[in-house]
Amino acid sequence: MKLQLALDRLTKEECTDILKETQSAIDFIEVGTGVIKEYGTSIIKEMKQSYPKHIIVADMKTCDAGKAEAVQAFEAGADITTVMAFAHDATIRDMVEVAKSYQKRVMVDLLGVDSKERIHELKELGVDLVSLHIGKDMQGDGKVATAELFSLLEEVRAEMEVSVAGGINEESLPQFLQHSPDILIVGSAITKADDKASVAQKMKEMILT
Ligand SMILES: O=C(CO)[C@H](O)[C@H](O)COP(=O)(O)O
Repeated sequence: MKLQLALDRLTKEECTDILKETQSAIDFIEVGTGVIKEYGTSIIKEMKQSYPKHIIVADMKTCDAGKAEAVQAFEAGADITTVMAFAHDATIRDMVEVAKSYQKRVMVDLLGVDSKERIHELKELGVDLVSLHIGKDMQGDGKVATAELFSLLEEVRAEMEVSVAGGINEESLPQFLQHSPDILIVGSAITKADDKASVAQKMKEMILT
């Protein structure tokens, strides 16, 4: 299982400082949507130059113009770019094709999806990496029905890699680990912690044991 650190709602300087502290504990670096909106795709390029051995995820959250946005992300050095599951099939198909041509990957963000039918459609479009996502504005009291969340993918689990995101912290982590996701995405629990390095390290150890 891999640990992906989501860099959201942060300045470039904060991203740089946080990565210096946490880089040894994390596998994937997610350049958050807001960070890309603030600084443009040049920040993806800077992250890849600084951390060439890490997988760089550009959280583009594309919903249209898939070909152009996938090219933008991969040309900037992203290893993975994201697209929303509700995007048109053509958008997703184009992004999967572009990713293949760059030998990179597309992660489909399942925010708001509750139909297994859409999951099967994504599989037919060539999608092999999805993200179960409890949105920032949906996190409420932090209590998540993880069994219900993961059940969306029970019929395709053998064919798709699964990541999960949304308010995961040290306390709620064991609940998510029961479902053995391939990638665990953590943002604020690390980026807002006083001792970011030790929280990242602790979470890394928890997912490896
Ligand atoms: O995609 C995201 C927000 O849209 C974040 O990556 C995801 O929510 C993880 O961050 P946090 O742990 O702070 O919720």
